[in-house]
Amino acid sequence: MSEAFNFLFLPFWGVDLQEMGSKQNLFLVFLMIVIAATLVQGQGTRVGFHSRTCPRAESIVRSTVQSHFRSNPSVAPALLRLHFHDCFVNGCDASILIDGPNTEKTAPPNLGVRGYEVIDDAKARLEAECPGVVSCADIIALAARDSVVLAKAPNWRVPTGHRDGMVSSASDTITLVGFRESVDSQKRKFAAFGLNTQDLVTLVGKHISFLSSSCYRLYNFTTTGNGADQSIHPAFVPQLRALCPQNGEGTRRVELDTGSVNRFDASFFGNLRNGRGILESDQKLWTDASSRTIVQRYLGVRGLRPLNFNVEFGRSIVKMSNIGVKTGSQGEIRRICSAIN
Ligand code: HEM
Ligand SMILES: [Ca+2]
Repeated sequence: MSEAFNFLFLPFWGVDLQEMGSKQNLFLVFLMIVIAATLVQGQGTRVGFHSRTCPRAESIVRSTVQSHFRSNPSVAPALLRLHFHDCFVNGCDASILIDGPNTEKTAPPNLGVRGYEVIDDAKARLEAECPGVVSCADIIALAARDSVVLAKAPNWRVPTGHRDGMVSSASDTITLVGFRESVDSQKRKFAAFGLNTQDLVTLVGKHISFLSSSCYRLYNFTTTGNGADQSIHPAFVPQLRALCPQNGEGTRRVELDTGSVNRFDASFFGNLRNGRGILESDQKLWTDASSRTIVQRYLGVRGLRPLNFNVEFGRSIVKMSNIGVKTGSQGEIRRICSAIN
């Protein structure tokens, strides 16, 4: 072992491990591991990355999110979704924030994404406090956590130290998942980013949807029965149709609270079991055996190992927030979030 490391020590300190006792050898090997771990950590994201360079970074983001939330609580779900839509296109690098023709922001899957003004506001406050230190990608990740916490959910520790990307192209958004996609395709797209079926089911578990994006499931969806998507519970169909009349105004946005828009719990999974999932892609998670098992574990079905939604959500989102991280000399720290420096 010591011989293997000898070449590393010689150039630095002229130390020949052969000439030293085994205790010192062990100490040197330990020292090397510590140095290597520090170097590796410096290259990645970590909790508290800004604790020395901008100690108030996290509290500035938190108070910004809080002040927007007070005047408009719907920024909370918007910021969570913004984080997802950023991470799934070129990694969590704030590429979604760039303004301009044919940027990600302009692509159809991102048209309903909101909350940009909160990120811009936090960035302005951070630049005033410690210019050029906190990336827009870090702000998105922190704001997503803070907004979930405002919805009375558990906290998680956000790894920071992301750098901002320098590319934003509408055509790259094909890696996002559409709300009509099959479970296989949803799984494939998540797996491409190292996220498994449990991460998929868990992360959509805080899905809030507006009926306007699902009205198509209610009329002429099939030629059999009531014409509605068969995966919707038949007793639920008239309720939904009342909110979404055929040939009614297509732009109507009815926020559908089938349980807990403002609470953070597992009621979403009960909705899937009862055929009350609003998005087609969500309801499909009940038809696939492997995703259904995970839904059932959240519901505490007997005979299955239970899962705690609050614990797992934090775990999965930290995995998500490390997708395609840019660190070290990659990317940049943007001065304003909507434009590359
Ligand atoms: C299978 C992948 C996903 C699909 C197909 C999908 C689809 C959608 C759609 C279509 C909407 C808009 C609903 C509407 O306005 O009517 C939406 C909203 C939302 N999504 Fe997803 N989503 C997915 C994954 C995720 C993930 C992973 C998260 C969280 C990390 C998330 C969080 C949200 C939130 C919080 C909203 C509400 C946003 C707001 O109020 O502005 N989604 N999603
Ligand atoms: Ca991105």
